[in-house]
Amino acid sequence: MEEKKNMVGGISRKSLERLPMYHHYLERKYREGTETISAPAIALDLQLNEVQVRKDLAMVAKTAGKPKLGYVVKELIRDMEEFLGFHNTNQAALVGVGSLGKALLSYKGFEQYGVEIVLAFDSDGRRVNTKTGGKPVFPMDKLENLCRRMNIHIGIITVPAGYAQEVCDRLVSGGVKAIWNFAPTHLTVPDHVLVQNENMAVSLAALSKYLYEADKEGMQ
Ligand SMILES: NC(=O)c1ccc[n+]([C@@H]2O[C@H](COP(=O)([O-])OP(=O)(O)OC[C@H]3O[C@@H](n4cnc5c(N)ncnc54)[C@H](O)[C@@H]3O)[C@@H](O)[C@H]2O)c1
Repeated sequence: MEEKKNMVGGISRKSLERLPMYHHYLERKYREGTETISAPAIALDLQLNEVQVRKDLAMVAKTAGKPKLGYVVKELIRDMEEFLGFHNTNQAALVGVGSLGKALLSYKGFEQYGVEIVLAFDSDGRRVNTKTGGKPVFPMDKLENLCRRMNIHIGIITVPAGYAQEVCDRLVSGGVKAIWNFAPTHLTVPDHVLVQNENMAVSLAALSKYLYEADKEGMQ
């Protein structure tokens, strides 16, 4: 179980989480006219460990980097997109069309990462049968049926924490295989389902701690 939590598709979550960062960086370098790039240069720019960067890139790249020159940036971007499945668009359903849900539905940038939110659900009658970000919002009694019929593989949970598990169970019944959970609560799922938690409180705690320590140092 612990292993499942730390591994995704055979690679560690930590490595996987670094890949979109490399991708973003490489795209910028390519736009700036960089044609080849070495692992040490990437490590230096992104303030990462060079050995780690080499390992990450070796896992993704189809051709090894050349001595001194490194990788061809365009090829590395392509290999990374293929590895991450950015070209196989997965359709997603979002549940909970409140402040956060509306923002996610209106955001146009997920498609470049292979995720397209195509519909949403909410238990509030005032929100259903409307559109947000051009996506239709359906009542909850349609969830399992519509998710199955539309072959939805990703469920996005943006309901209050107290309702997240029941929503999760219904998404799983509807055939969803991956859950992107924004509710600050632990979700229990069957082994074949992956949960990715987006806990903003954790990120904010890190910022607060950093500022607190910086303040203390400033006072010394
Ligand atoms: N707003 C943020 O910036 C933010 C940030 C981080 C995490 N979150 C988390 O995301 C979740 C949503 O936050 P929010 O601020 O958008 O809340 P919100 O109250 O604005 O929206 C929640 C939505 O969920 C719907 N809902 C409630 N129970 C439901 C159920 N059982 N089935 C279907 N729909 C249901 C409500 O009708 C509402 O539209 C919360 O768990 C919150 O902790 C929010």
